[in-house]
Amino acid sequence: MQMTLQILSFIQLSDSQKDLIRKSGDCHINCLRPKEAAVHYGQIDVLLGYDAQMDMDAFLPQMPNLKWIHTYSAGVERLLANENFRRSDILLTNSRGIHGIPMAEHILGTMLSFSRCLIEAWENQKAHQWKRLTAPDELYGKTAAVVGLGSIGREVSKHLKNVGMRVVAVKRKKTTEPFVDELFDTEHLGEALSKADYVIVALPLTPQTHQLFDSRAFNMMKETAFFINVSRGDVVNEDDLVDALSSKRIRGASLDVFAEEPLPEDSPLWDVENLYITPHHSSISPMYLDRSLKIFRNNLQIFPQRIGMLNVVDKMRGY
Ligand SMILES: NC(=O)C1=CN([C@@H]2O[C@H](COP(=O)(O)OP(=O)(O)OC[C@H]3O[C@@H](n4cnc5c(N)ncnc54)[C@H](O)[C@@H]3O)[C@@H](O)[C@H]2O)C=CC1
Ligand SMILES: O=C(O)C(=O)[C@H](O)COP(=O)(O)O
Repeated sequence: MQMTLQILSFIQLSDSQKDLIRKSGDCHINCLRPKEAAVHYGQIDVLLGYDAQMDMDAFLPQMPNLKWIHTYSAGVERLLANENFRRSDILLTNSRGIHGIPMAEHILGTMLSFSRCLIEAWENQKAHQWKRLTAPDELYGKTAAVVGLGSIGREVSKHLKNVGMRVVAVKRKKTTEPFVDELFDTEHLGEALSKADYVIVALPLTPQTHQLFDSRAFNMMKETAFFINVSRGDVVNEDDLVDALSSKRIRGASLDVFAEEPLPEDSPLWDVENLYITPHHSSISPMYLDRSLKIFRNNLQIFPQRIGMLNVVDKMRGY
């Protein structure tokens, strides 16, 4: 006999969101913060979202019935850093696939602000200065290298093709990609970087991608290149990036993610010339939660059979 699944969400869901979930499977949903939820841990079958501050070694033994975690994020490296969780048979699904639209718009907006000198113009406005800049340029005809061609990388490529850019991409396996002009495997990352006016990183953080962007990578880029990281801070060696910008080895960079978040008030990154910072906001959108819950609801319908579920993370591979 099938049992009613006990679902715990660490964030508040609206009544209509809860109703939709209940229509997708026989379940009971509790929305509680970790502290208030502790008394229920023993009964929980499914965790919807998780708290990055949670000590998994202390938490897992309190949830002996836990069978499935669905994360609202795509990046799951913090969960997978816990060896006991990685080796457990708890199913992990993520929200890969929901971030493409806001993040492609964020990246395109960043590139246009830089290329069209909008940042400088708005700084001049604050000083009531009417300066007609001569530097505004076009993205049209320029080359972008997209490193990591998953759901974000593909949507970014589509947006960049739409403004007339040439797109080269770095990917582990060769596939046919409608919005990519030239595909490089990871062995040829340097070749792709050397062609690019804009480098966009959309990789998961894994042992293979940890600090992939170091001085060696920055040295392969054009002196006029602009570097954008929206993936995870640890994909970049931040000291090497500061050196590359300070020595004018590359022209500019934009970071949405950092090795330490929130970025400490005294971090030297705040003041680096030509470095543009956003506080991990590239994926924020009013559509975020509903898009993630749609994946969850789809999976809840088929969870009893566990066949064909979307976004199942390969816990050993890391994404
Ligand atoms: N700034 C933000 O708010 C957000 C950041 N992210 C980050 O972006 C990452 C990517 O997200 P999605 O595109 O949704 O994930 P995804 O899983 O759809 O795409 C990741 C792609 O990277 C490829 N990949 C993995 N290792 C690689 C390597 N060594 N070399 C080249 N390609 C490699 C995979 O094959 C896959 O195609 C997430 O893992 C997360 O860390 C995701 C969403 C929001
Ligand atoms: O999906 C991800 O990966 C992200 O980085 C999110 O957009 C933000 O997720 P949290 O890091 O706030 O869980």
